[in-house]
Amino acid sequence: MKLDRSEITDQPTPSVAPPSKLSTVLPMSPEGSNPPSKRASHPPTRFNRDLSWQVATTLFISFKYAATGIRYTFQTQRNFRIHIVIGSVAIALGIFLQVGFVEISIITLTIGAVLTMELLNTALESVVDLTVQQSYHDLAKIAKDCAAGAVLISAIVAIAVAGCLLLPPLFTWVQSIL
Ligand SMILES: Nc1ncnc2c1ncn2[C@@H]1O[C@H](COP(=O)(O)OP(=O)(O)OP(=O)(O)O)[C@@H](O)[C@H]1O
Repeated sequence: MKLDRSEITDQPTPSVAPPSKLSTVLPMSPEGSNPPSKRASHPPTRFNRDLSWQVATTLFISFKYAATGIRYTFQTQRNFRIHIVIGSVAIALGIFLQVGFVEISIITLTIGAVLTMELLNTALESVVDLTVQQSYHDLAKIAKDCAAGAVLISAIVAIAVAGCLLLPPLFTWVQSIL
């Protein structure tokens, strides 16, 4: 399920950056917003933020936008919620089994990597959809498939690491209560 952007933020849905802003960075063709040449040189780095519709002015506002992105991913991505549940269970199991701080840290790192990949996957999906909308494109497929593959690999690694660190003490504990 995809949420409309206006449902998760109090900001109005932006349309496009004002032409005057874009024109300071990209050379415009007289007819519209397309650069006159595909080989137009890239804008100087110091102008790059001018392309943004809005820039966070304070650290607190940056955190607020980051939280909005995490909330959006949580609300729209079932896999993200599954990863959080499984990750929480793994950390709780590690604490219960008293596997040690290093082991808990490693498990937490791998779970963090999976959640980070899921956030990046969601960001990339949004950019692809923004670019090609509902039309098919081979490059859109490659981008989405590769991002999904990155999530899958990180999840497999996290499961393998958690298995290596948690299963031996879990077997020991089960044997101790039998
Ligand atoms: N515009 C497109 N052009 C070509 N293929 C697309 C396009 N949009 C989606 N696809 C294909 O459909 C698949 C599913 O697309 P979707 O946007 O649901 O990504 P997803 O990674 O499966 O999503 P989620 O992470 O929400 O499960 C993509 O992996 C890709 O192969």
